[in-house]
Amino acid sequence: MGRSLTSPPFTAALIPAAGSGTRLGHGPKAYVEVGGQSLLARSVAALAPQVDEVVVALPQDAGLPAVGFGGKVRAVTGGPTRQASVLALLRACHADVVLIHDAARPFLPQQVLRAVRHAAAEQGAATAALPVADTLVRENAERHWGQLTAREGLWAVQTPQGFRRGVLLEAHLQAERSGVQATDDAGLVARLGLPVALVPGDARLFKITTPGDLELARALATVWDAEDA
Ligand SMILES: Nc1ccn([C@@H]2O[C@H](COP(=O)(O)OP(=O)(O)OP(=O)(O)O)[C@@H](O)[C@H]2O)c(=O)n1
Ligand SMILES: C[C@](O)(CO)[C@H](O)COP(=O)(O)O
Repeated sequence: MGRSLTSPPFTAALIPAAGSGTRLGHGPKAYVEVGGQSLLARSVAALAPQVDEVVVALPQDAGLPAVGFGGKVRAVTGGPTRQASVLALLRACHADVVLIHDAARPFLPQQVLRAVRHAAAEQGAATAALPVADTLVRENAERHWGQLTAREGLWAVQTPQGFRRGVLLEAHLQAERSGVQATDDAGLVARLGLPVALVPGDARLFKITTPGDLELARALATVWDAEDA
């Protein structure tokens, strides 16, 4: 049976997990374990119950590790950049709404996920983000203090990011045609002149990038898993 006009939009979670984890130095990050579970398994566990399907972009020749959720989760091969991996994911799915979430952000609070999903379905594009709390300065040629940057109105962008699939695919295809590389998907959509809603994220949604982040994640996992239980 097809979906009726009143059915909720078919929603897919797309997880770019094809990075090599160079800055962390433990091999592909998605497979690194925190509190006995891989980063990928934690992201899948947060997303899978809330969506119709989960598609994961993995490094070439890599197998999908045990992440649970049976036939709801499938894998595609990612590309040489995060942007290429997300485009591969978009081409492999036909959902109405897509939620893009980095495997490298394993602690995803459910209320952030719900808020991004809602804003994306209503407004076409939305991202989790946190207002910047630190003083910001641009370095000078000697990598010393250069120019102070006002932090008012600045947000640090996180994932999940939610979009109508057609909007995000168009943004990626235009970027590909123009040779544009962006650090995230919301930036590509904003480049088309479309509005992107900023949804309050969460400090626990930090991206595991460096060995220090991994240490923090291992400490947080104990508290997170106890609350989840
Ligand atoms: N070619 C790539 C590069 C990155 N990613 C994914 O994009 C997310 C954010 O990327 P990042 O934290 O930079 O991961 P890595 O590219 O693995 O890290 P590094 O730059 O240190 O190698 C991660 O979930 C990563 O797996 C991806 O799917 N494909
Ligand atoms: C998508 C992202 O996580 C939003 O902050 C970020 O831009 C990814 O950057 P990376 O250099 O690929 O880790």
